[in-house]
Amino acid sequence: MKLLVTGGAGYVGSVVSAQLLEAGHEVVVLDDLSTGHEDAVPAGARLVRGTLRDAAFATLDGAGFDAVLHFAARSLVGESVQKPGLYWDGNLGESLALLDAMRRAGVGRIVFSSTAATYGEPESTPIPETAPTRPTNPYGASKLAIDTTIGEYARLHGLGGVSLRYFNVAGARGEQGERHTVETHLIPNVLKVATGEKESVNVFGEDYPTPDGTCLRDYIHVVDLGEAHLLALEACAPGAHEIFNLGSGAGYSVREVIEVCREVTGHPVPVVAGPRRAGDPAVLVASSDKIRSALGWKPERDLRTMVADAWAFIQSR
Ligand SMILES: NC(=O)c1ccc[n+]([C@@H]2O[C@H](COP(=O)([O-])OP(=O)(O)OC[C@H]3O[C@@H](n4cnc5c(N)ncnc54)[C@H](O)[C@@H]3O)[C@@H](O)[C@H]2O)c1
Ligand SMILES: O=c1ccn([C@@H]2O[C@H](COP(=O)(O)OP(=O)(O)O[C@H]3O[C@H](CO)[C@H](O)[C@H](O)[C@H]3O)[C@@H](O)[C@H]2O)c(=O)[nH]1
Repeated sequence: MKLLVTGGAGYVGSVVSAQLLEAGHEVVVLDDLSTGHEDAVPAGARLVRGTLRDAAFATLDGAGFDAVLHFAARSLVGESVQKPGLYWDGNLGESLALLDAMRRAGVGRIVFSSTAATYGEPESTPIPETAPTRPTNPYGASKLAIDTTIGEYARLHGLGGVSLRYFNVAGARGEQGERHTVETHLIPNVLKVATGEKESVNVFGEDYPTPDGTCLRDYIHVVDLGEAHLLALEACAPGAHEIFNLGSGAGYSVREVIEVCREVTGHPVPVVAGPRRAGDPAVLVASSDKIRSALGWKPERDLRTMVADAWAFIQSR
């Protein structure tokens, strides 16, 4: 297929672009490089530099694209609380421009990067796709609004859409990995301690109702995530919008993650216990039963592999 990958210069988008190329697809990346890196775009993919609003229609129109994989977004939860307009405009507004460009250019399939943040504080875990969606921040709310819009384009305009709700993505694929200028995610921050870039890692809250008092999260390897995108692409059916959670179904505490990082790196990783981070639910664990039974997807790579691959990536740079 000829594919447009928005956000293909970012962490997840660059890994999935490489997997798509390897599977024999043609890949054009559309990215404004606001948080991505030009050299992350894999060899073999063409980069169009621009925003969705400015460049999506011009790129898609008359160019014979079969589908879009839509990763481009702003995704800092804290920033979204401080600057909600930036997230409504940058996520929902930019995505509306993309969907309209697709409709006008006659491109009928989209795979969208949604998030566990659409659920907010869960009533129970593991979280199925049927759980209530009550996002606790503008990031999650803007992503939920995009899911809703894709559903409407499917019903009214015949689009075939799949929203993949990622839980906590981690790991790397060889030379492609996570290098955000503003890094909020746990594993890369712990690994920065192991490289000596940081002295210690903050643990945000040790008084949660969990076995060791720290939050539990469901980590998924970026390569497993990419494989779900390949399956989702084939599964896009005209007029239908499907939502799938992507996680492993297992929860690891912040303390457990730090311990795995210590074992993999051989570094002691000093910890500083701090207050809770606003808006963090105690437990976020996915039920991925729906995608397992509908598309036959299952994650193959465990937490240790995620940390080891992220560590190898950091050391290779
Ligand atoms: N990393 C995670 O743990 C995680 C979890 C849940 C969901 N997600 C979602 O997955 C997607 C990818 O996340 P990531 O960690 O790779 O982020 P990232 O910041 O590394 O990548 C996003 C890319 O999109 C580009 N971009 C942003 N806005 C744009 C715009 N308007 N026009 C063109 N390009 C634009 C950026 O330059 C960047 O290259 C995002 O949609 C994010 O919300 C990520
Ligand atoms: O330096 C740190 C960083 C994180 N944490 C803790 O580690 C856990 C994981 O935090 P991350 O920031 O790595 O991930 P989140 O669970 O906050 O975020 C993930 O889920 C969100 C939805 O809730 C978004 O989708 C986001 O993109 C995705 O990475 C949380 O309990 C957090 O409080 C720390 O203790 N110290």
